[in-house]
Amino acid sequence: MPTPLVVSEVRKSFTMHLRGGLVLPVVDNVSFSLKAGECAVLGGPSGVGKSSILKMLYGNYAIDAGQILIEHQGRLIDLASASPREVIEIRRTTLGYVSQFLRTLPRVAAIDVVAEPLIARGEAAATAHDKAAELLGKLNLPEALWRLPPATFSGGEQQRVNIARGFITDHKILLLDEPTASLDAANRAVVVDMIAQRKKAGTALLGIFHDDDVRARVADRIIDVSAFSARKTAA
Ligand SMILES: Nc1ncnc2c1ncn2[C@@H]1O[C@H](COP(=O)(O)OP(=O)(O)OP(=O)(O)O)[C@@H](O)[C@H]1O
Repeated sequence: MPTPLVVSEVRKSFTMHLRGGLVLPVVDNVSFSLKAGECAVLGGPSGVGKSSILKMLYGNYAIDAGQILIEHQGRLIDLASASPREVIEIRRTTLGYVSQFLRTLPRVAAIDVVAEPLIARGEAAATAHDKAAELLGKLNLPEALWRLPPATFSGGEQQRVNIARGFITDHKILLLDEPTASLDAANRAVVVDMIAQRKKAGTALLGIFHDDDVRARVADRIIDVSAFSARKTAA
């Protein structure tokens, strides 16, 4: 079974420059790997570092030590030491991320927000728009909204645009930060189904799900982030 993501002995602390350089250790010795076709879920209490780990794995947060090895086009690349250009390329083709909140751009229609990652991979605009429409339909976003910019959409509508954008490409690794938090039961079930389909297609998924029911339905295993808590050793 291919292992597209290996996290090895990662350490992260935050330095509060406006607080006299106060250092807040968060996680230490984070080590796990992710296999193709599985969905692992980060578990542990609030504030333990789950979102921080996802942000490190996407390259949004720098790390203090360790390696984040990503299989990218047949090569293993350490995201922690990759150049910004390599990080952009890895995100374009290998590593996807559904953040908790959609970042909207003024005047960009929902359907274009969704289609954009596929067009960036070289897909024809018409094909990308067809796929975007299919996903927005599946996620029950009213068609009247597709041509509008999502800035004024409800929380759940924005979240569905974000999910469609994250799922439109066939990235081999997909990070999910509470993708169902603002959704009703019917749309949560759609997302659970979309995750199951991606598992079958061989995607490696890593997510945070606070909803017990969703977590039980998608998780092949739970990675307990408390085991990596830097505070228990720093205290
Ligand atoms: N940018 C930041 N600067 C400083 N501290 C941060 C930053 N991001 C997170 N933290 C701190 O790191 C710790 C872990 O936060 P994180 O959001 O990763 O936890 P979590 O497990 O995802 O929590 P929750 O389940 O409540 O979302 C918290 O104590 C938080 O205050």
